[in-house]
Amino acid sequence: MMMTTNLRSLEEKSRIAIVGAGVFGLSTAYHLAINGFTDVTVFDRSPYSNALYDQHRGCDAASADLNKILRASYGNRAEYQRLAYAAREEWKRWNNELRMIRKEDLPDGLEGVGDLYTECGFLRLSDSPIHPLSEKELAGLSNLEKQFPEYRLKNYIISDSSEEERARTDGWGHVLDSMNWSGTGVLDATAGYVRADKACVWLAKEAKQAGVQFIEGKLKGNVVNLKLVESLESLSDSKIVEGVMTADGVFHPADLVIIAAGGWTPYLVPDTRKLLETTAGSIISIQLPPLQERPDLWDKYSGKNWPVISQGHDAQVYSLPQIDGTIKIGYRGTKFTNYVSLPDNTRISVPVTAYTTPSQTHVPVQAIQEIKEFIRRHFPDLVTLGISYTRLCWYTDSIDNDFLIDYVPGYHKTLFVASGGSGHGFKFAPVLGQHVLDSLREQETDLTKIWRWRDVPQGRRNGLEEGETGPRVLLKQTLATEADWMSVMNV
Ligand SMILES: Cc1cc2nc3c(=O)[nH]c(=O)nc-3n(C[C@H](O)[C@H](O)[C@H](O)COP(=O)(O)OP(=O)(O)OC[C@H]3O[C@@H](n4cnc5c(N)ncnc54)[C@H](O)[C@@H]3O)c2cc1C
Repeated sequence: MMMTTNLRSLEEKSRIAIVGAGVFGLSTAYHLAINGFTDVTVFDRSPYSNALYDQHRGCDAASADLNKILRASYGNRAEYQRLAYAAREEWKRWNNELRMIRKEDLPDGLEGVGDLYTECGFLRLSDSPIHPLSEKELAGLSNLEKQFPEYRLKNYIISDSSEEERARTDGWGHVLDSMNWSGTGVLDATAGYVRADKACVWLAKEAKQAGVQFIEGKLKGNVVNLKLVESLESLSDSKIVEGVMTADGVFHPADLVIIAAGGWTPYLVPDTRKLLETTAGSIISIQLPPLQERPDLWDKYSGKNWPVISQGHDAQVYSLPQIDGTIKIGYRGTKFTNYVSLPDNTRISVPVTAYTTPSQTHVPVQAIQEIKEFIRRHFPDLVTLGISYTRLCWYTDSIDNDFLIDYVPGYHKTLFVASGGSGHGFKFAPVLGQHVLDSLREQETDLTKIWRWRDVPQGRRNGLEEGETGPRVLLKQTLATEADWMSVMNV
C-alpha cells in the first residue's frame, strides 16, 4: 500500500486514542468530546477513574490520590496564575453542579463526597526571619495582586507572630496559635484543596456522558505498543502511528494517538526521554480516631477550620486537611528516581507501584524523617496516632517544569503527547483539555507556546541523567531495611 507523507489533519470524526485516564487524559477526552469530536477512546490499565476501584491501593497514577492543592501563586508565571484562577472558577461550578444533584441520583463513587473543591486557604511557613518566598515568588505575588484584586484582599503576609499581625489574618490566627508557631509565613485564602480521586470519577462520568469510550483493565486497557505503519518503520524520520496494541492482543486503529501516560510516558515514547523524567514524591497518611471518639480532632483539622500548610522552599513538606478522618502529608524535598534497563540498553526511571502498609519499606527513610519532624513541630496532637499508610506518588517532571503538550516531531501528526505535569498539573483538571485542544489545532496561545515540544537547553542535558547528586537520589539507595522500618514509622 502506498503511504502518504502528508501531515494528517485533525477532523471531528478522527479516531482518537488516548492512553492514560489521569487528569491529562481525562480532561483532554472531555474537552475533545464537548467540542464535537465523536470518536474518542481512553485506555487505562488501572480502572481508577471507575467508581468501584479502590483509588489508593496498587495504582501508580499521580492523579489517583486523596486530595491535591489548588493555589495560584506561581512565582512570576502569569500564565499558570491565570489558568489556576480559571480552573478555580470551574471547580466552584462543579461544586454547584454536584450540590444540585439529589443525593440518591449521585453517580457511583460520589455518594457523600460533598464539594470537590474546598477553599480552606494555603499557609506557607518558614521559621527563619527570611520570607518563605523567594524574590522571584514575591515578584509573582505582586503580579498576582495587580491582576486579581481578590487575591490582594485575601493574601496575608505574616512577618512575625505579634497579636496585631494575627488579627490581620481574618481569623486564621487560631491556626498559628495551635501550631505553637512563630516565624514568617504567607496565607493565601484564595487557595485550597481538591478531591483528586473523586474529581477523576466526576470527570470520567462527564466525558462518558459526552460520548467518550473507556477501555480499562490490566489486559484490555493496557497499551503495550504503538503500531507503526509497517513500510515506514525503518525510516526513523518518517513514522506514522496507526493505532495501539493492548495486552489482550487486540489492535485498536486510530488516526491520532495521544499519550497521557504520566510517569510511563517516557517509557512509551522514547522521543520524550530528553524532556521528561519520572520521579517519586512520598506521601503518608494519619488516620484520626473514629469521629464519635474524637470529634474535636475531626473538626479542628477539617477544611473549614484548617488550611493546607507547607514548610520550606517549594513546599518541601506539606499537609492537607482531613478527609473522612485521613490527614495526608507529603514530602517533595528530594526527588527519588527508579532507573531500570530497557531491552535496548537505555536506562530510564519508571514508577514503582507502591501502596504499602507500615510494615513495608517503600518510602525513603529521609522522607519519613522529614515528615515526622513536621508532625512533631506543627501537629503535636497527632504524634501518638502514628502513620497509617505510606505511598510513592509519581511525578512526570519536565526539564523546565512546564507541561509537554504537542505533536511528537517526525510522526506526521499521528502521535501527540500530553504530560510533564511536574508536580502541579492536577488543579487544572477542569480546563486543561481546552488548552490541549488548542495545541492539537496548532493554535498559538500563551500556554501552547510554553508547552510545545522544545529543545533541551544547553547544559541541561545532564539534568535528566541517572545518578545525579543533589536533590535527586536513586530510590533504591534510600529505602529503609525491614529491621529499622518499624522504629522509623513510629512518630
Ligand atoms: C506526590 C504528588 C503530589 C502532587 N500534588 C499536587 C498538588 O497538590 N496540586 C497539583 O495541582 N498537582 C499535584 N501533583 C501533580 C499532579 O498529580 C499531576 O500533574 C497529574 O496528576 C498528572 O496526571 P497525568 O494524567 O499526567 O498522569 P497520571 O495521573 O499518572 O495518569 C497516567 C495514567 O496512565 C496510565 N497508563 C500508563 N501507562 C499505560 C499503558 N501502557 N496503558 C494504559 N494506561 C497506562 C496509568 O495507569 C495512569 O492512570 C502532585 C503529584 C504528585 C506525584
